[in-house]
Order: sequence, then C-alpha cells, then structure tokens
Amino acid sequence: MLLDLRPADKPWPGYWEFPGGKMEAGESPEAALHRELAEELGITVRAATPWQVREYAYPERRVRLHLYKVTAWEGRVHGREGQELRWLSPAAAAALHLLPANRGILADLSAEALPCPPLFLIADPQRAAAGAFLKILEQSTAAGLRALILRIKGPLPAGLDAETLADWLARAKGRGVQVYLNHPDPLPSWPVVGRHFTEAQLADCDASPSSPFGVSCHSAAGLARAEALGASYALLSPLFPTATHPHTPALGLARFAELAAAVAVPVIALGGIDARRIPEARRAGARGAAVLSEILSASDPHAATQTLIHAWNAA
Ligand SMILES: Nc1nc2c([nH]c(=O)n2[C@@H]2O[C@H](COP(=O)(O)OP(=O)(O)OP(=O)(O)O)[C@@H](O)[C@H]2O)c(=O)[nH]1
Ligand SMILES: [Mg+2]
Repeated sequence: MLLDLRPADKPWPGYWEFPGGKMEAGESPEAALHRELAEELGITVRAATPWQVREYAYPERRVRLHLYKVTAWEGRVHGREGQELRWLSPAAAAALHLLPANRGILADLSAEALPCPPLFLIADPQRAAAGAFLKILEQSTAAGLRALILRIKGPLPAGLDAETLADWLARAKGRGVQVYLNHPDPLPSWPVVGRHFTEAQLADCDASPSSPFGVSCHSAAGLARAEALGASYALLSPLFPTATHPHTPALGLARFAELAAAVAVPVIALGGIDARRIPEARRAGARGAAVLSEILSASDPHAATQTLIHAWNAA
C-alpha cells in the first residue's frame, strides 16, 4: 500500500497517512477520492472498491474516513505536492509515525492476511494426553482450524518423533494450515510459515526476524515492540483468568480493548477463551482468538474446534 508524509504546512505535519483529503460540499466520497488522488498523486483512478468507514476523535476535530482500495489507475504515481511517498506492507508501515486513526486501519489490513478463521491453537505436546497429540491436530484441522502455534519447549515427548511430526506438518501445509513455530534453537527444518516469539525474546533481538512471525505479549511495551518489528500478529494474555495460571492477574475486557486499540498489529485474545467469551473478546477489539486446553483437553477436539469457529463467525 502507498503512504505519504504530511507536509509541514498542514495540520499533523510529519505523520504518515493514506493519500486523500477532505470532501467538498456536495461531493460524494468516490468523487473526492478521484479528485484528491489526481491532485496529490497525479493519477486517474480506474477501479476503487469501498473498504471501510471509520470514525476517529482527534483533540481538535472528529473525522469520518471513507477508505477505498484502489486497484487500477492510469498515470505514474508521484508526489505532486512535494510530499514523500512510500510503498509498504501493513506490517512494515506499523513502525512509522502514523496519524493516530491509522493504527486501527493498519491492524484491520494486517488482520485480512491472518489465517481464516483467525482461531489459533497453541499446540503444545506436553499439554495433550500421551500419544494423542497428532490425533488432536488432525481432528482440529479437519474441523477447519487453520492456525497453529507449535510450542516445543524441550525434547519431544515419548511417542512423538520429529520425522512423523514433520510429515504431518507438510500435509497440513498442503491443506492451507499456517504453522508458527515456537522452538528453542537450534531450529529443526520443519515446513512452517514462520516463528513465534515470547515478549522477552523480542526484547533481546536487535533486528526484525526475517520471516513472518508472531509474538506472545503481556504488556503495552511488548505490543509496541511487536508493532515496531513488524509482527504479523500479537497474542495478548491473559484476557480472562485461567486455571493454568491462577496467580497471573487477568487483563479484563476494558484493559484488553485499550491495549489492542493502541497498536497497528492485529491482537489475538488468549487466556480463558471459550465459545461463550469469544463474542466479548471480539467486541473488545480482538482480531482473533487463541486456545490451548479448550481443544487439547477436549473429549472431542473436532467438535470443540467447530464450536469455537462457529462462535467466532457468529460474533
Ligand atoms: N488523507 C488522510 N487523512 C487522514 C488519514 N487519517 C486521518 O485521520 N486523516 C484525517 O482526515 C483529514 C483529511 O484531511 P487532509 O489534510 O488530507 O485534507 P486535504 O488533503 O483536503 O488537505 P487540505 O484541505 O489541508 O489542503 C485530516 O483531519 C486528517 O487528520 C489518512 O490516512 N489520510
Ligand atoms: Mg490530503
């Protein structure tokens, strides 16, 4: 996508924004789009699809932004008002100094690239019954699960060998399952789309990871770091109290919503999530949900997955 730097003679100078501008009296949003992109970029729009309408309250004024995806144009894009332009992915753009309303817009854009449905299973073989791990993965993905965070903290448990796991991962990849690997170094060469890090691991690294990655966050600082490094998603936990971490205070819906709204990275709710609570998490700004025991400890992982997916889609 294309961003431009607001020039010194406009309000909010030095902030990055999407090209565009104010509608004139009597003008439709689409007509304003055509006029503004001609004025600012020197192009003639040939195809544009309405994408979303978003309101935002700045200290000095409220804005209603009509966002379009422009897919075809004529002319060479250039900054006709002398403004700097950059073509960037949403994750790369998240690190820029953005107009405040645009953080939520970028999070929505990045969320479009998440697995669909955005239901993540934190697949930890230590948390599954002995010998049942691959069967659970098989049943949950057969029920429509498309996102796995494979959490391997030490040697694989008895009965699960690395080769069988790698075979399963290759088959899952062929079915469109995206796997993010949370594994201590040295990394095995398993067919995964990217890696998953802890907040502490990201705090220590000095450059962005080279492949797509996600991160587990528990604080505003962790989310800000994930955003600055260009994470594809950030888990934020614990949203609700959980039996496995009884001494960790839960964020609660209000704090979760505040943290999620402040960043341009899509935030995934984790901690005490079940089908009943998925709608609340979604209303609080979660762009996905992550579970462990709801699926790993379910008597019927297939049915449990279906119930969670249905709750997400219905919310
Ligand atoms: N163009 C643009 N405006 C945005 C974005 N996000 C956002 O909050 N806005 C707000 O929407 C309004 C758009 O005004 P603008 O300054 O671009 O208007 P304009 O091109 O007609 O310029 P001018 O009337 O100052 O010459 C501003 O209040 C701006 O802060 C964005 O991504 N792009
Ligand atoms: Mg403008």
